[in-house]
Amino acid sequence: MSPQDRPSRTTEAFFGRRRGKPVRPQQAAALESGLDAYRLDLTADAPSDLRTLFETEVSAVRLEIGFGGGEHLLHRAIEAPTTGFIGVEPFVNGMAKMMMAVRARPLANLRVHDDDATRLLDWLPPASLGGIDLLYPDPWPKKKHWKRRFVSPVNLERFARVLKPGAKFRFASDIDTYVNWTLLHCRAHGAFAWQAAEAADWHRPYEGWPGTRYEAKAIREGRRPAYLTFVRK
Ligand SMILES: C[S@@+](CC[C@H](N)C(=O)[O-])C[C@H]1O[C@@H](n2cnc3c(N)ncnc32)[C@H](O)[C@@H]1O
Repeated sequence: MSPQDRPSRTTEAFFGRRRGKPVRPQQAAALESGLDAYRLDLTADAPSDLRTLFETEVSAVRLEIGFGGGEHLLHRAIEAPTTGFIGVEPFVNGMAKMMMAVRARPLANLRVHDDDATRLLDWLPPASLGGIDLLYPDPWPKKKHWKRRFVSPVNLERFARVLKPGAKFRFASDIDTYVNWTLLHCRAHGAFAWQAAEAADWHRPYEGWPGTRYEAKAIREGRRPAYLTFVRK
């Protein structure tokens, strides 16, 4: 897709909260220095090879959208030091938590974006990512709000543009209507093949899965997570 064909920013809005509790002074300091070190500059053109964004040599680049407090992102970045990770989280308190963690344990294979993920997706070069994780996106359970969900035809087109052929899009949710919604939208889009050999695959966590904060809450409240994996054709 050429830049002029990309979905227009004027047609969409960010619906989530940006702030919760006040950020404590120590977190504010970590946020400021962390964003200086890890934040991507979207005012400059994206490099044609995303691997050059990282301080260390990486063989592939993966994206996590809406990382919350960063527990999963941190786990994956530590587990795979030769993979570059871009994490996106517009919620200030979540980003502050992540920046506290990387202050204690710096990561040369991490970069972040603290705004709407659609901006980052439109900045990335085509076929540049080795994977996208969308883990427990805001569920918008009421039918009148379904159109606010991150999975949509326009965002799947963004995913299809930036994923390399064979790369995975992983989607986890505890909200049945969102799981069905995602299956239907991916099927309708046509660029994604759902990878589930048998019904049980749907409820089997991903390899090395550390869980997420939101997932723990969902399980405590009696909801059953689903883990979908789609492959970019
Ligand atoms: C329900 S929380 C889940 C957080 C985390 N993935 C977890 O499982 O604990 C959804 C997160 O997505 C973020 N989010 C919502 N809309 C977003 C957008 N357009 N771009 C990036 N992140 C977004 C929210 O700020 C929130 O932190």
